[in-house]
Amino acid sequence: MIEVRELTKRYGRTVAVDGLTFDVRPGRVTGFLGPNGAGKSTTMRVLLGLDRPTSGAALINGYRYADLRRPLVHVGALLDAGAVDGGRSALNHLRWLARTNGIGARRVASVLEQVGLAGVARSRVRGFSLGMRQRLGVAAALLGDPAVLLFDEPVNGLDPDGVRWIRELMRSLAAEGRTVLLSSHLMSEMALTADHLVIIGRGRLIADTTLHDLAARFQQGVVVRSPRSDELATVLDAGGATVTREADGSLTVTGKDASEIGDLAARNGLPIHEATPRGASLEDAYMELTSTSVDYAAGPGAQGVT
Ligand SMILES: Nc1ncnc2c1ncn2[C@@H]1O[C@H](COP(=O)(O)OP(=O)(O)OP(=O)(O)O)[C@@H](O)[C@H]1O
Repeated sequence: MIEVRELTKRYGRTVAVDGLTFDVRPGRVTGFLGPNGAGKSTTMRVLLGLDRPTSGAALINGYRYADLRRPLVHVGALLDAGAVDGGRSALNHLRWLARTNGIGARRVASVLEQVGLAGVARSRVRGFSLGMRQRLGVAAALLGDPAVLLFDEPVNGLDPDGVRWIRELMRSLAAEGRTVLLSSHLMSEMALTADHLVIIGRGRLIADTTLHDLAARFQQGVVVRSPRSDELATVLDAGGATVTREADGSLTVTGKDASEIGDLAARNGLPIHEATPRGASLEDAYMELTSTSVDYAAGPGAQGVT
């Protein structure tokens, strides 16, 4: 469990995090989403004791990081995969981490196996690809078998295999009942991995929601087709939905979702040939929510800006 309470972090005159409050619960992947500069990394750094809050608190299992006696046993993190001393082997790096956290050597072999680096354990990290470094970072995060895991933009720069591996790993860690916080500035990434979203902009909370509720909030009706659309419209209307008849014979229905429409139709013996929720994509929803929080919006001619 992660608790962020009224957290504020200032760097001189820059307010990186501004009165932020949210919880991250176990058993699901929580996406931590926001435009560049929103304050995600700062929040994670405070959670990990790498930065001190100006005010407020960021707690892991009820404790500030600095008060955890063997931190790796409580929380694992992947922040910057490049931060390992390149002259060391993967094995030595993990052994050193284990020793300083009171973790047995057997666990080192087990995490190397888990991340697929057992075969290169004795090679120097200097020669590792970005993907291998990410795997080593994940191994370090998993070393203490912690209940809480933080991943800051873990798929950046990975090839498709690596991306899929990270996604599946995060989902399986959550399925084991762990608390998993994953930061990204890409909604497309979250849509594939997260169950719950904490969205921030300019250091403030914008939304704390399930992916499902966010999609529902931006839904713009259900397109329904039936060979008996007039009767269906009457039934839906009587059931409290708002029905618009379209020129192509379809109905646009708001106020009921696709399954409620299907149930109502079935109860009245009316066939349905199509019921398609029509909504803004999650990406559109995210853009709309954060539109006032983006520091440098891409102009019409800008390309490749994320
Ligand atoms: N050490 C620092 N000194 C000064 N300003 C900082 C420092 N760290 C972060 N900031 C500023 O705080 C704000 C939040 O930055 P942060 O890196 O937390 O955002 P982010 O959401 O992680 O963005 P990104 O996706 O770009 O990493 C930015 O304006 C950034 O320039």
